[in-house]
Amino acid sequence: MHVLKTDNLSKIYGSKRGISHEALHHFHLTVNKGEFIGIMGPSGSGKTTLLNLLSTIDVPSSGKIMINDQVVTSFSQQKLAKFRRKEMGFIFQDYNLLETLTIGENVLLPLTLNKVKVKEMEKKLVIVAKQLGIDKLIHKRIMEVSGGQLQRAAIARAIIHDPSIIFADEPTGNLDSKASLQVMEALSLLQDKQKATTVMVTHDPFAASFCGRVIFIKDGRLFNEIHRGDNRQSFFQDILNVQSLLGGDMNDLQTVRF
Ligand SMILES: Nc1ncnc2c1ncn2[C@@H]1O[C@H](COP(=O)(O)OP(=O)(O)OP(=O)(O)O)[C@@H](O)[C@H]1O
Repeated sequence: MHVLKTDNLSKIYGSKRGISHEALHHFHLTVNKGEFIGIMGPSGSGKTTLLNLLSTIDVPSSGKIMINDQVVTSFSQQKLAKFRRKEMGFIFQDYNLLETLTIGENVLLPLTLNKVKVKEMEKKLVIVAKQLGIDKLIHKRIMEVSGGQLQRAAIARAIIHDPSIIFADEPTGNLDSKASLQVMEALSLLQDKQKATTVMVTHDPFAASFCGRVIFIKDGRLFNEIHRGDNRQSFFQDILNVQSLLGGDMNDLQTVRF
């Protein structure tokens, strides 16, 4: 059963000088329930554009997106805002946690916004904090904990309202290798144990090797798609192989873009 499906998705950015740029070209993607899918590709290939469209932050130039069989691309702004709050969880590179709140209050935000009863919120917080290994940190402030702990708090916030789909944008981008490992193990566990559905954009082959499937984009089109077998190490190697086929340095941000 699929959670998300796109049909002929295209995005053309206009420019001030009247030159338009097609960042995404008739893109088709289906994400099944319980899938953990990675999106990779060189800088400027259209990854962020795709993620912004799928998460309804931006609107396509043509084509449609269905989430839970609902055509979200035809929703009003108001309906979309509500849909996002209930059905989506977000994880960002820079965590996006509020400094004025404690870790626990940050994690609870989606439930606060959805007006869930206090008793129920407290119960949920205990469960997800334990699950992400941040149960000792819920009364701490943002400044008092490490990057890896902040990202695990952000994951807790992304899942506390049981969303249909989680979008992660470079979740390991600011983390050292030990913290990256913890964050990726936490995300894989969600998928294994709770059948969470996650779409993750990443430059990091190590992070991508935790996915069940990785799609590679080049110039706004699907370049390749690979599936993981039982062995994460060999999937990591497969990812590196496709990256070398793609050519150039995947992290070579400036030279590709300009
Ligand atoms: N708001 C915008 N207006 C005009 N062009 C844009 C805009 N956003 C992105 N682009 C262009 O669209 C293309 C795809 O950009 P996008 O940010 O989706 O790539 P990306 O794969 O996420 O890159 P990176 O890995 O560097 O984040 C690039 O050529 C970019 O310059």
